[in-house]
Amino acid sequence: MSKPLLSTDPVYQKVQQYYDANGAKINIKQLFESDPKRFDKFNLTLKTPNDGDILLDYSKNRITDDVWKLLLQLAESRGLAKARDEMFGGTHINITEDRAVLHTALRNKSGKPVMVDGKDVMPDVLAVLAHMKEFTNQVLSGEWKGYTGKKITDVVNIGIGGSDLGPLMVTEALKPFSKGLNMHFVSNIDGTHLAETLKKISAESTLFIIASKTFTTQETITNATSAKTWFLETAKDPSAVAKHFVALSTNEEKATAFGIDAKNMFGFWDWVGGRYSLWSAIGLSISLSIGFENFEKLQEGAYFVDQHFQTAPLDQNVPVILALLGIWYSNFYGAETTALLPYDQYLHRFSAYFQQGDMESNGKGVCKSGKRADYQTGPIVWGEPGTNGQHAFYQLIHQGTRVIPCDFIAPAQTHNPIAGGIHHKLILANFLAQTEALALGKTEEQVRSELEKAGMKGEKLENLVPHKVFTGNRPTNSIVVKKVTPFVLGALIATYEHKIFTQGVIWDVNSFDQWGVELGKALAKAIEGDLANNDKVSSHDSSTNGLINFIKSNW
Ligand SMILES: O=P(O)(O)OC[C@H]1O[C@H](O)[C@H](O)[C@@H](O)[C@@H]1O
Repeated sequence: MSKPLLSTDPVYQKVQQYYDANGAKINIKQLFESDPKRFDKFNLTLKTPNDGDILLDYSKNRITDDVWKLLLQLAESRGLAKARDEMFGGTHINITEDRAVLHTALRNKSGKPVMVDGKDVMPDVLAVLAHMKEFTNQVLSGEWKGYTGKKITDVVNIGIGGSDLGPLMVTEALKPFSKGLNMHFVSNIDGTHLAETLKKISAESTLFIIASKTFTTQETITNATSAKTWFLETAKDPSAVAKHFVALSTNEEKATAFGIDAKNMFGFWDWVGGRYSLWSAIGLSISLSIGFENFEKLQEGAYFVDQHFQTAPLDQNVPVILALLGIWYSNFYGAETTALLPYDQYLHRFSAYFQQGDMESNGKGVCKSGKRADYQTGPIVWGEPGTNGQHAFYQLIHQGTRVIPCDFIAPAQTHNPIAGGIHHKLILANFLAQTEALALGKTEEQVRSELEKAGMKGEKLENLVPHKVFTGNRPTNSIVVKKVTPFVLGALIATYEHKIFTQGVIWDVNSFDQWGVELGKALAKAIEGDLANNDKVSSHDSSTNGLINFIKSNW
């Protein structure tokens, strides 16, 4: 039975009425003034078994008890608990591709079966993990040798989208756990990406990982083919390829056709979405970078949050809380974007990773029912690590005309306490100051008195005052972890995955297909033909013709 449009849901309408009557009046500063214990009410701690607590402070939001009650009711009215159980239970919730969605099975540490279409998938999942472990240990110990007998020193992951962003983000985030291999990632079809990487490596000691769920992605196949050609220019002997190329894919046939030995393939399944695949064989580069044990810890962290998401009441459920806050701002306050701002240099690709995770999942204008959504769905996700962002785009977050809900993520401890820990103290001070400034702002009176104290007066003072006012009331969440470890990172990633899932359920979009990337791919194929010669083109619209013809007259 298809779900009614969100906008027709009586609870949604109640939230709308509440917003219309009160939304403009809700002020974070006043909420803190009227309730000195507000933090106690709107924070939640997850106690990990060995990696410290994870704190979510969501008190600096435009929410009251009434708003919160209504939003929780909305989650219930949209059938969140049932939808969640269907996902974990292997129902084909990806309806347009008729597939189950089971990245959670990849990190299922319960020892219990996970059934898809009547079959327990766990034996296959565990077999691939065992293969990854064996291979990782062989490479890291030096037992796996290149064609001239040298140890592997460099790994090049060739993949794009979900077959690149996750492994890249995680290997960067967990660099302190590196076992010593040099990791490289080639994704862009632009030959520069591969060419620049090839300059840094030697064929004799490099392992190429061809990561592609479908093994048909143009960028990856083109980069992999060029990498193989480059490799064979040195190695000469095609049998050497087996020592230097492995494939991660659901498409064994195509990987074999590419020339990868069956024993050098690591499989996964169509119920693993590309942007949710770092837990699968796609995580091989992660495992090689940080060791299989740490890869398992990453999975355990995600499993920890899977259990939390499945069992915690909605009002105590971190992914649900984050999701509902996002809905509040997107659908009622008209926020168009949301920023992910990690105050940790190692997490510098975190927002890029969740740009795909969120925007490819919930960037849909049509509901599962087939009806067009007459409300906002997935937000634009963006961000850079602190404090770099502060010196670039925070101006707009503080004083611009838009509401930009921000998630700040910070570790209490750093992996690099250099200079007596001063750097870390400063980054933490900046994180804390930003959320405080965004919430509380700076009033006209404060600005005026500051300027007066500095000796300014008259027209000059009056002209300057409005420019120095901070309206405040800008919502933020703060997630503070003890330290970014594999377990903690796994937990953070799963938290955002389930946040995205929850929002998809409320909006009733299929968070697990990505038809929106297809049209451009198909047109690129057609245009590839147009670029095969120097003839003038007139078969497209005049803009596309003009661009093609300009390129042709300049190449
Ligand atoms: O892993 P692959 O099959 O090569 O796919 C790589 C990427 O390409 C596609 O365009 C999809 O939009 C992504 O979801 C996917 O992650």
